[in-house]
Amino acid sequence: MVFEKTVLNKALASAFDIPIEVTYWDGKTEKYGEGDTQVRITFNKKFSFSDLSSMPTLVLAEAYMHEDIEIEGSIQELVASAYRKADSFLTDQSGFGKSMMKLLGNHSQKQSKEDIHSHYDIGNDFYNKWLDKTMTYSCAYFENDQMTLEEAQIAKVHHILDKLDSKAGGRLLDIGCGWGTLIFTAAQEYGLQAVGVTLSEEQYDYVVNKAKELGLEDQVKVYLIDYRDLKDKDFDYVTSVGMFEHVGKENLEMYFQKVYDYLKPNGRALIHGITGQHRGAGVDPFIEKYIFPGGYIPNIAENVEHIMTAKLQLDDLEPLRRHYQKTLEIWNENYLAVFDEVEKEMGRPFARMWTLYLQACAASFEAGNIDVVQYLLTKGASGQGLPMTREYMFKKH
Ligand SMILES: C[S@@+](CC[C@H](N)C(=O)[O-])C[C@H]1O[C@@H](n2cnc3c(N)ncnc32)[C@H](O)[C@@H]1O
Repeated sequence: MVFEKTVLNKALASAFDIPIEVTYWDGKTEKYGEGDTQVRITFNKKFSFSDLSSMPTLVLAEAYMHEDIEIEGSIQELVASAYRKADSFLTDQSGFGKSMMKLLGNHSQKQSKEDIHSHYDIGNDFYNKWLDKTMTYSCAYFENDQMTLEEAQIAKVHHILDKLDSKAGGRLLDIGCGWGTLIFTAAQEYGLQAVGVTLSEEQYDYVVNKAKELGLEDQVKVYLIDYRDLKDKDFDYVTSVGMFEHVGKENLEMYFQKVYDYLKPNGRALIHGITGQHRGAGVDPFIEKYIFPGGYIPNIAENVEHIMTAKLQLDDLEPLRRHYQKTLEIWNENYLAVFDEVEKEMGRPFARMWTLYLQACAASFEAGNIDVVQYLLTKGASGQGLPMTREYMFKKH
């Protein structure tokens, strides 16, 4: 059934809390909301009602990728505006519920490897174009407004390692080490023996080469394995940054159990990742299909439940929502500066998809329906061996 213009017209009138203008496929333009138009949307074709109402973000994202929709103005502002409206039809993903069910049971080692390969092995060159020099692919930590992204990524790594109150000579495991900045910093500046695991071949090769280049082969080891298969244990410290989003709902309990198992008694962990707000959890269908297959965003309560089941003690919890919004805004700016290059190499739909992803995520943090949280955990009595107050976490570097 064709989505009648009048129905769409009515739905769009209440979908956003900013003034927008929409040009329909018949060439007619409507204005919604009072004041100066902030965003202009052009529909180049008609949409089926059933598609749009069951998975609006997926249908609209695909339409954007293939230029069936054009957006003039900030996509981030448009999406954040829809997220702020509780009754917007654009944020009703209830039709996705059924298809979610089939996703939940599939995080075997083999499937995880394929999922990670599809995202991270797009190529180091691609990420190198728009990440900062440290190739860190997680939320940065902006201690002040003047910090560059690179400085804020390094500040984040320091913040994590400082929170652990690590002592030189200790052993650290980084689960999901990415391109290795945390393990290199742990070795160089904190005197730790650092082990990283990643499922991405591109990241693994990069870390091996960089360890050689930096003369850190004795202090830094990296394994190309699933974190569940690591044989080494008795670590003083475990870190894991931007990783639990990949493990899947059914494996979250095991993930925190593994953190416990890899630690020595009285060892500490710092786990950093994205959480859903208002008990929301899950994954957006567009993100699931095109960006992070197999991804699942738990809410804070779910994580804390698993932390308790694993008998880890929660020492500290810090939400960093605004920091991730800012990180994503800078990534998108960097990305737009190389858009033409990406388009040439990967094609126009891919190039458009990636800016849509970065802006939609920034919007989601902006509107507060997702957050990013650091959990400081101890395998033993809470606070064991830590200073009595939080002041120690804020060192000057
Ligand atoms: C978002 S990236 C974060 C990388 C890095 N921690 C950072 O902050 O830049 C997620 C990382 O988790 C790794 N990963 C995901 N699932 C994994 C698994 N099952 N076993 C090992 N590593 C995994 C990926 O290979 C990638 O290195």
